[in-house]
Amino acid sequence: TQSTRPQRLLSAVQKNATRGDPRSVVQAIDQFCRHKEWAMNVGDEKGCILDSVVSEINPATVLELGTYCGYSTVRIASLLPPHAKLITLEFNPNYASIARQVIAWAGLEDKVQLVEGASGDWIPKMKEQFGVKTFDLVFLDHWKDRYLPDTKLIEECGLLTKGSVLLADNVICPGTPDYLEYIRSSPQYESQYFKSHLEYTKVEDGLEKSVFLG
Ligand SMILES: CCNc1ncnc2c1ncn2[C@@H]1O[C@H](/C=C/CNC(=O)c2cc(-c3ccc(F)cc3)cc(O)c2O)[C@@H](O)[C@H]1O
Ligand SMILES: [Mg+2]
Repeated sequence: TQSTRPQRLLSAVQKNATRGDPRSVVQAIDQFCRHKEWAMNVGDEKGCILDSVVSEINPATVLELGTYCGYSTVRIASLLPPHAKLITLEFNPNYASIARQVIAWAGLEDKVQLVEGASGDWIPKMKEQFGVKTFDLVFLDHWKDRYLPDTKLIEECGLLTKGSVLLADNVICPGTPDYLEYIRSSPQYESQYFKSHLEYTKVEDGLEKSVFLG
């Protein structure tokens, strides 16, 4: 049977990256996506912005919405302090399976909890199921029309505290107009746009960083 693109991406990691070396996993995926087959990872250019935001926050708890193949999961988890936890939600079982293997190849299983399921179902269960009080960082990279409803759900579930950061991918391309309008006009957030490019292309895209003011 024909392999899928995520399966070919995983094969590229297993072929070209060193087990236990997250940077080599990130590099193998970027090489594959730049020279073989494009895939919707946050990529190397926006990935550097992601890295700088993570390093600045030094988060103890991170929520990622939309694991896909685990590229940004590996980038974030590789920068976390000991005992920090990253919970990543992925509702496509095929993508979840690939992501688990990518995360394992990077040797980051201990820092990552991949939860197979929909954000709308799992966000309300974060406290009871995972003992999470609040998230220091939320990385939004799932369906673009779900950024706003899920942000409101995260607020309603009391999962943000003063200083919590929302970092959203693709606010220009494909675009998340309702989310941008809401977050930039809300007095509860201080937002900043990091201009960049759509992964592996020259098309404009960027990340929106929003600090919850409590
Ligand atoms: C139902 C909402 N809840 C969800 N809960 C858990 N996982 C979810 C959810 N939604 C989607 N997912 C998963 O997140 C991933 C979806 C990501 C959607 N991303 C994009 O569409 C995207 C698309 C592009 C893009 C840009 C330009 C193009 F020409 C073509 C594509 C670039 C990106 O960086 C993107 O992130 C998948 O793995 C999907 O199974
Ligand atoms: Mg994206």
